[in-house]
Amino acid sequence: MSWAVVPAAGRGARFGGEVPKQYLEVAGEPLLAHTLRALCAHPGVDGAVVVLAEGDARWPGWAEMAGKPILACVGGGERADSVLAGLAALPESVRADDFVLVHDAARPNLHPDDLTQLLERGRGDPVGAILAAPVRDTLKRAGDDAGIDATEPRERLWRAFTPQLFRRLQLSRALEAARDEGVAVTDEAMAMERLGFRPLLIEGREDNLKVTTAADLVLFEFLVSRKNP
Ligand SMILES: Nc1ccn([C@@H]2O[C@H](COP(=O)(O)OP(=O)(O)OP(=O)(O)O)[C@@H](O)[C@H]2O)c(=O)n1
Ligand SMILES: C[C@](O)(CO)[C@H](O)COP(=O)(O)O
Repeated sequence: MSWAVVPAAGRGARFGGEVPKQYLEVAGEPLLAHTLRALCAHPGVDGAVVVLAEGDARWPGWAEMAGKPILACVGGGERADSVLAGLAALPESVRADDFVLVHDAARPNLHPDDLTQLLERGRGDPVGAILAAPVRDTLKRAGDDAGIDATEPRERLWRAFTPQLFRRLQLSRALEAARDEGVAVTDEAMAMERLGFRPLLIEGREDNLKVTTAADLVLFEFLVSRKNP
């Protein structure tokens, strides 16, 4: 079993609007509820630490979700700062070498089969693993104008998703090293890669979307409607 750290301290600048996207409602519940339930309903998850923005007045204060304990702490200015805060807020029962999941609050459509694969195969890896999907589109590098500067080779390029699964202390140290060296990491794997580790890529479903813009929310609403016709 593993605990999860759920970074939910973002402001949703790309989405826009007053309400941070993790609190926008779909099917009568905030995105964050969908995300936490997708994690906590899985038998391989012990509970979750939700990382909130300073002064978050919208946090409903859930103490449990799907029968699993929910803790909360305050995050930081960048996603990596929030993940570090969440790792520090895990219960003392989570040992230094225990595997921990990190999963974006903004990814509400995590499928249980993907989580099963990540936990089963990731725990068998000496370093850890992430859910991801191979790039299937042609990639263009944009110039300063709207023109195309180049087509980038896409062989062996993957899009990283979350959850990402790493050992608690090793991940904390990797994130601290990146922070101390002034390197902005956009996911946990990047912090591990910087130290020479090669986390395992596990192909996950393309519908494990990150709600970043309004169009993503419409897609998630459709996906939920298909689950609950
Ligand atoms: N300082 C931050 C920034 C982001 N996140 C979380 O990290 C996840 C992925 O980040 P992103 O999709 O970029 O969310 P926002 O930062 O809110 O979006 P934006 O960049 O458009 O402001 C989200 O669940 C977000 O809440 C966080 O916990 N702490
Ligand atoms: C962690 C992540 O979801 C993996 O793709 C992504 O890096 C988050 O990026 P964001 O700009 O913080 O949403």
